[in-house]
Amino acid sequence: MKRGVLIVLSGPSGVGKGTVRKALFEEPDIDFQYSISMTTRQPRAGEVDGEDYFFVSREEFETEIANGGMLEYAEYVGNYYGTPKRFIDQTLAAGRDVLLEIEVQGALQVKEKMPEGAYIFLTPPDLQALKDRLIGRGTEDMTVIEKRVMTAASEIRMMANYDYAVINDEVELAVRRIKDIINVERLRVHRVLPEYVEMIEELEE
Ligand SMILES: Nc1ncnc2c1ncn2[C@@H]1O[C@H](COP(=O)(O)OP(=O)(O)OP(=O)(O)O)[C@@H](O)[C@H]1O
Ligand SMILES: Nc1nc2c(ncn2[C@@H]2O[C@H](COP(=O)(O)O)[C@@H](O)[C@H]2O)c(=O)[nH]1
Repeated sequence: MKRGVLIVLSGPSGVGKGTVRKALFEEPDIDFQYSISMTTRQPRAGEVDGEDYFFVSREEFETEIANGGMLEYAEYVGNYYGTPKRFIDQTLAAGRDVLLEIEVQGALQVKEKMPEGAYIFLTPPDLQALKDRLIGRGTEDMTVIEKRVMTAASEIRMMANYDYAVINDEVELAVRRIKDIINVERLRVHRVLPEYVEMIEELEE
C-alpha cells in the first residue's frame, strides 16, 4: 500500500503555526490527520487534554523517551514537547497523510529520520510581527516572550534545512499555500511509483 505523506509545519513561536493549522483543518476538503503532541507545559485556559496536547508530568515524558516512544522531542523554553511515534507509524502505514506542528529542533530530528517528508517553515512578515503576535496572544509574560523571540532568531537561520517557506501574512493565504504544497507533494514520483511497481509485479506473476 502507498504510504501517507508526512507534513511538518514548523517555525518560530508566535508566527501563527497553531492558527494556520486550525484554519487548515476547518477547510472542507481536508483528508489528513493531525499528530497531537505530548508536553510537560501547563494547559492554557481553554486547552483540552488529548485535543490540544497530551499534558503529562516530566516523569511521564522521560519514561516515554526511555521507552523509545517519541519520534522526536525537544526541551523548549523550560518544557518538553514531543511527537508520539506510534500514531505517526500507524497513520502513514495505513496510507493516510499526517501533519505535525512542531518547533525547529524537533523538525530537524524528524528530517534526519524521515527525509521523504514535506518540511514547511512558516515565516513572519517581519520580526516585529512575531513579538507583537506573542504579546497580542497574551498567554505568556514578557520574560517568556523575550526568550521566545530570542530563540526565533536562531530558528530562522535553520530555514535552509526546510523544503518550503510559507509567509504567514494573512491566515487565509497561508492556508492556501500549504494546501498547494500538500497537493504537489502527493504527486511526487517517489510517492506514486511504488504503487505502479506493485501493479507491474502482479502483472508479471
Ligand atoms: N496572519 C496573522 N496575522 C495576524 N495575527 C496572526 C496571524 N496568524 C496568527 N496570528 C496571531 O498571532 C498569535 C500567535 O499565533 P499562534 O499561537 O498560532 O502562533 P504559534 O506559531 O502557534 O505560536 P507557538 O509556537 O508559541 O505555539 C495569535 O494571537 C494569533 O491570533
Ligand atoms: N519539537 C516539538 N515541538 C512542539 C511539539 N508540539 C508543539 N511544539 C512546539 O513547541 C513550541 C511551544 O508551544 P506552545 O504550545 O507552548 O506555544 C511551539 O513552537 C510548538 O509548535 C512537538 O511535539 N515537538
